[in-house]
Amino acid sequence: MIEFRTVRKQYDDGTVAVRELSLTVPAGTVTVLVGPSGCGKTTLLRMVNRMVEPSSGAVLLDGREVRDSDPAELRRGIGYVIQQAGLFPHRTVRDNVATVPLLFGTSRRKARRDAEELLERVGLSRELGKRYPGQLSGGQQQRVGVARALAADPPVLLMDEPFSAVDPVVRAGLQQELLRLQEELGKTVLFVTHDVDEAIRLGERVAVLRQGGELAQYAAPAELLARPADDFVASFVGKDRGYRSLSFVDSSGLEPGPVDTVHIGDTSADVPSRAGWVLALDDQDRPRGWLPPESTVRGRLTEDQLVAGGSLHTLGRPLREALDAALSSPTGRGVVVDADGVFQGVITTGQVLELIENRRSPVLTEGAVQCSRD
Ligand SMILES: Nc1ncnc2c1ncn2[C@@H]1O[C@H](COP(=O)(O)OP(=O)(O)OP(=O)(O)O)[C@@H](O)[C@H]1O
Repeated sequence: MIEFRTVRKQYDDGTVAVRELSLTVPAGTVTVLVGPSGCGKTTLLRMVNRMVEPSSGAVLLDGREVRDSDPAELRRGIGYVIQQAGLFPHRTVRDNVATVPLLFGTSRRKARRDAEELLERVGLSRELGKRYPGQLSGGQQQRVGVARALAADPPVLLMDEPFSAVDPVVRAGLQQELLRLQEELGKTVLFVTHDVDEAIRLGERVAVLRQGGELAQYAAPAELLARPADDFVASFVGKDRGYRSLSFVDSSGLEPGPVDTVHIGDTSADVPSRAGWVLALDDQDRPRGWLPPESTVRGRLTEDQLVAGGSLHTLGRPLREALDAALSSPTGRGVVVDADGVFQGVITTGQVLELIENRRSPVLTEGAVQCSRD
């Protein structure tokens, strides 16, 4: 557990970066610090590993004041990941990952072997270990940065805008990877971002900071969306928070209905005679696309005769995904699959909206009220 007790940081030039701020970061969770540029996020984060000393107040790690620890010793238990990974350009990827273990006397052989295992853990192949950082993509470098921070198996991980230098698609992959890793490792993660979507996606709890280093609100993401503490938080979390709050409500109760289907490889004789959209499945009943109304199959049905489908909704996943599946489908009907990707049925936007109405979850209700006021 990390505790900030009325910490303040005033830099030598008089800038107050953090103002009497108290916050408790529970052990084994991902906690996110979010806020506009210059609101003191990095300053706060660096107080944990003593890269910044508070002007007053105290920072405690597992009940012990960090100022009583030797900085080098303290940092052995704290992984640190920064934007653009901060890798050593003239060391191989494998040696970058092995930096800290080597520093603390692990044999070269073991450190390299462990490094290769870690590379796999963060979704990279062992082979990449022989390259230099400049020979990797931005997203791969970020993964190496995470692997390096994990190399000493620290219980605490500080991450400062680690994914902000990569494009949105790579970024989403890295976020997903972090959540998967965290499920496996259960570290205490303190994560800094200025992107509220990232904060909401990753944080079990989110601390919103405002200019001048004040804590505006500290809450679980769903709570933040439903009950922003004030106008600053409301505008910072965004106008579409009612819609975003659908990310926190699962789709149980949504009953997929039937639709006509064909299989790849079928002939026109197999296509249902009614004129309408027909869903094409592969030999394992996984959706491949839609056959438009009144189209005739040329020879055997192949994928190039299909219209691409929208996003898929996996049973039990959030309502936001269900709504997106319905909205993005060329047929107006969202395709529902099970965890193995096997087709279960289709849903309409109307069905999803009806479920939202019926649920009347406090999050959704308040989110909706707030949105209409906006
Ligand atoms: N070494 C320093 N000396 C003086 N002022 C500093 C120093 N480091 C940071 N600051 C100032 O402290 C304030 C908070 O900076 P900090 O980097 O903690 O903010 P941040 O929220 O992480 O910003 P960003 O999102 O832009 O990285 C800013 O006004 C910044 O200019």
